[in-house]
Amino acid sequence: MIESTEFFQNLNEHLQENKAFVVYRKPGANIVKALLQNDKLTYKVKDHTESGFIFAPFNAEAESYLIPLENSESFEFEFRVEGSLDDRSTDEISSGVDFELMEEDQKQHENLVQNAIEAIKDGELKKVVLSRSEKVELYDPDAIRIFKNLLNKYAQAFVYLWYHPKTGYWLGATPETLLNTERTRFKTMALAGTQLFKGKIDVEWGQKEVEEQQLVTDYILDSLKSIKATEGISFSEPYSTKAGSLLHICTDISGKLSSLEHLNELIKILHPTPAVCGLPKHKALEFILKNEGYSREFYSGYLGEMNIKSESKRNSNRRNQENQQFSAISKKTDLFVNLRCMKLKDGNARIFVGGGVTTDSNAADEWMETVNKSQTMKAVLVK
Ligand SMILES: C=C(O[C@@H]1C=C(C(=O)O)C=C[C@H]1O)C(=O)O
Repeated sequence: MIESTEFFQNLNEHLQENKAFVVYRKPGANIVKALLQNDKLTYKVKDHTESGFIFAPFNAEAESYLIPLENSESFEFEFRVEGSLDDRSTDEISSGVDFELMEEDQKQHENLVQNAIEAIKDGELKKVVLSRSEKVELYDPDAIRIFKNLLNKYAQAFVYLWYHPKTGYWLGATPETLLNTERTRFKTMALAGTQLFKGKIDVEWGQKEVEEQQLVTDYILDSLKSIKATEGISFSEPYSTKAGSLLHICTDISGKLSSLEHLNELIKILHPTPAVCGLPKHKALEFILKNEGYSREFYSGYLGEMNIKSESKRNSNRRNQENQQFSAISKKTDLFVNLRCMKLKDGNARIFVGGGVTTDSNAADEWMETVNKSQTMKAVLVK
């Protein structure tokens, strides 16, 4: 374990060499981890048997990047949170906004949503998640400073700073787990439905939000049960969960894989879920690619540790054996959906935001939902 100041100095030197790296902290953890790639090669993921940190785009057909464990140096350090950033200061960001451009964006997004509502009413689709991106000029484009703001502000999110010469800088604070596995046990979640947090977590949800989240749960459960690779699937009651200044509905889902060899199959089933794409999956994807009018790139893709070996001490409880300790090597995977994220480029941040559209959606409300979601990133761009 090293000191955080020492680590950030190392990272600055690494940056000068234009080599890939990732720094991240898992939800609720106080240890920050990092992988700094040793060489300048580009590593891609073939079948999810690789070990390292994966950065995968929304488009499941496109390339996923990897920082391999064996070609990088690992660091861990404790980051002492310096008190929460003040939400009021996001006004400083809004003061630089061109309101005519905003109006254009609003019209465009509301039209997109309206077209989707009509397609849903025509029976083509059940749900589609529609997104947009928003450019914000940075008063200070220092990615490390922004990352420290993320660490300070979002203790319960998966926060990260990723850099690769092929993808550029990405940062985010996502509330959504795609998949976590330890040995053959796995966990995932169905997360959907959004409202502003107004001081209490235990809130009432409207019918639109309850139904749209249930669609995600049902889809994940049905797909997991439909493959031979899984068994013993169970799930929680839906509950409200806080993500920055927002609330969502979440259902925890868990089960067992018949063997770790099925990790690839499981990821392919889960990504993209109807939380970021829609239902039926292929129709929704077609609608998104045809109508969104921009490329999501890595937004609503996934990222995280893949096949990381960890050693755990376990007690053998067999009666006729001595109660001895033995070490067991297991492999862990911790993947998150890349939401509440942005890309830094040429002194600007491009923030990506979206929301689920169903037959009960209202275009103006969907616009406001994306405005509210954009605050998660805007809040860390302040001085
Ligand atoms: C698509 C996003 O979020 C997803 C969509 C949600 C919704 O439609 O209510 C809620 C949480 C996420 O699953 C986003 O943050 O951009």
